[in-house]
Amino acid sequence: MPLPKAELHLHIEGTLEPELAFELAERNGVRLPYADTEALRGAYRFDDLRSFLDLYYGLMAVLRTERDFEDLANAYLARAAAQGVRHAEIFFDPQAHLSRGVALGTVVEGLWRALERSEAVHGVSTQLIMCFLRDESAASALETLDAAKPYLHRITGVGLDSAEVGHPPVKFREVYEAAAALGLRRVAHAGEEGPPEYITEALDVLGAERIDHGLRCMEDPALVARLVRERVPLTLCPLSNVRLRAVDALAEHPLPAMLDAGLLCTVNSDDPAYFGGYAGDNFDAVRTALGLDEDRLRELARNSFTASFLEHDEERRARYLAEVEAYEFG
Ligand SMILES: Nc1ncnc2[nH]cnc12
Ligand SMILES: [Zn+2]
Repeated sequence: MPLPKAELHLHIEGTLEPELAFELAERNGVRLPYADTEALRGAYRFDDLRSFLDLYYGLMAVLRTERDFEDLANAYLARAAAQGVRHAEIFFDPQAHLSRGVALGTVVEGLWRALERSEAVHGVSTQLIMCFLRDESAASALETLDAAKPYLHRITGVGLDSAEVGHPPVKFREVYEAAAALGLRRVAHAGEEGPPEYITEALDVLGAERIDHGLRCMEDPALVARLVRERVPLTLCPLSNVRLRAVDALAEHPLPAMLDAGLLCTVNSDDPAYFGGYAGDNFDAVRTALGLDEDRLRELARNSFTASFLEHDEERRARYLAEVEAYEFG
């Protein structure tokens, strides 16, 4: 039995495995510019975040109907459950679908068809976090938030993703203020490729409650001290960092130093279909490459539930935390 954990940094579109991509392409009459799944997998060699995003947005062409989004989410939830994920806070990128003529209702209701049965079918509780694409305009983000108003009962919070450098958090001040006024939780990608200042801005200007990645905080000791003091969770994605070359090799990942510094780190998969593994694979990889002991792994699992947005259900959080404490490593 794998270590119980929450997944807090997972782009549902990044769970589109080549086999499902080809199945959906066939179902929807979409022609993919790859001969087969092997050729598609062969294209998964990235120089940086931008080169990944180009492929990631391109492959979304196969996602067209509610059923496609339902199938996508079900496939993810089955894989996540098998790797010990008990709770998942799932990102989606509405603008990447709206721009292709796929309505927000199709995306949200399709995902919801899988999410509403997830506890019964997979034993995984879920939440949805709607992300704004930071390389699109602030006006587009505001329009997206407005379009989401009929679906807010399905959505826990907002996030900020896509190409980071040159798109500082401050660009989205107004939309985050509007999201907060609607009662939405707030997270933001910061310090993946962008500088430590973007992390500070995400906290101070956007009111971010968690920082997605946050890797580059380690360049600024005063920022590290603040993140420790304020217990700001960081949703790290080790295999993603290697594949997108934020770190040279897994053995050089700063996770151990971050834990030693007292940061509230969590381990997540980001875009598992592209980066070589799901949540449990990321745990296994850091255990092997970084020599994390059982106490550290248990700390990471505990942190994932501590950092989750389960305030409305503290009984559930306590139950998950008890599972972590009772877990016996094999
Ligand atoms: N790692 C990542 N960083 C920024 N935006 C993303 N969208 C999907 N994966 C992402
Ligand atoms: Zn991400």
